[in-house]
Amino acid sequence: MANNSFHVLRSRYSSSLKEFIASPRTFEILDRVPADPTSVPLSTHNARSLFVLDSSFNPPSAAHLDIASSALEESPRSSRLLLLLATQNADKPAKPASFEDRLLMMSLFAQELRIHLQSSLPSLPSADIPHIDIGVTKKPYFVDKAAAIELSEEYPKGLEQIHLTGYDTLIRIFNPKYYPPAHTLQPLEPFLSRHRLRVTTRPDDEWGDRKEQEDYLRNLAQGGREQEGGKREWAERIELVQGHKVDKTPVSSTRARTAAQSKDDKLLHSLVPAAVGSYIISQDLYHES
Ligand SMILES: Nc1ncnc2c1ncn2[C@@H]1O[C@H](COP(=O)(O)OP(=O)(O)OP(=O)(O)O)[C@@H](O)[C@H]1O
Ligand SMILES: NC(=O)c1ccc[n+]([C@@H]2O[C@H](COP(=O)(O)O)[C@@H](O)[C@H]2O)c1
Repeated sequence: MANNSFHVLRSRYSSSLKEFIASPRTFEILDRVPADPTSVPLSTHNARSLFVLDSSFNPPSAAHLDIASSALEESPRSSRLLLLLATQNADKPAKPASFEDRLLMMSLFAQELRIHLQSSLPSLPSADIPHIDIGVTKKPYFVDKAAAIELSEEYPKGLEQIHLTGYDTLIRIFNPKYYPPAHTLQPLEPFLSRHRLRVTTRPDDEWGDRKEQEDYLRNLAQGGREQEGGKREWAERIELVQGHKVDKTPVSSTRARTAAQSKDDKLLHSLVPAAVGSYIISQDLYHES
């Protein structure tokens, strides 16, 4: 995409973002990839599930691509993907890049993900490559994100959402500190009775080894969280899948920002999809992160 097209898209995202932020809406779809208005809407599509990848996309990383592609590859004909930019984080203050740049990188990410799916699923006709929606939410917690998506009526009523998260996020979803005033896990009930989590293990020393991550889920299944209001049957709605490392080092948006800041283009390109890397370099993002 040329600089001029970036400029046009950025301005479009900027005005729709402003409108969203000023509105009482808590979820909105700002773009679709492909953006073909004649393409089949989901209500007439045979999608059985909506994968949701919620992130700060700061920037979208190779891990995000891995998480999304591995999910879509399992049932490409019956799923759709929503890339959801969280404008408010449960813990972190907003950092560079701007939300407009992040939306632009999400759109590049979506295009690259579709190209990736075309080559990983060569027998899939191009018309069946999953469509990708680019949305925004003001809600920091998963229970509220899922409810906002349902309430928006953008998708058929009752469509099951499968939220794609990393293991570190699973731990935080199950931390009662986020659920005042009672500080129990009970608020998770509407979310986990209707929707699912597909959790990618983080092959990172910080999060323990694979066994430790599996034990966490086993503990929930065996009733280890009942005293806090955590139901054992929720474990059946959580799938753990294994994540990858790049050159034996963990992938994160933080590492990508640091690589961009230190102008280590080779490292940056190993941590983010190619089009995202080129955008970061061409726009000189993360200089001050
Ligand atoms: N390498 C990874 N392995 C597994 N899950 C990941 C990985 N990177 C990100 N995720 C998951 O993707 C989701 C969105 O990621 P997020 O935007 O927090 O990325 P991040 O790399 O952790 O960001 P940052 O480094 O800025 O904190 C989260 O649920 C997170 O757990
Ligand atoms: N209890 C929860 O639902 C909960 C807890 C922590 C983070 N989150 C969200 O998870 C997403 C990823 O968070 P980080 O970017 O901090 O890794 C963000 O949207 C954040 O707001 C949700």
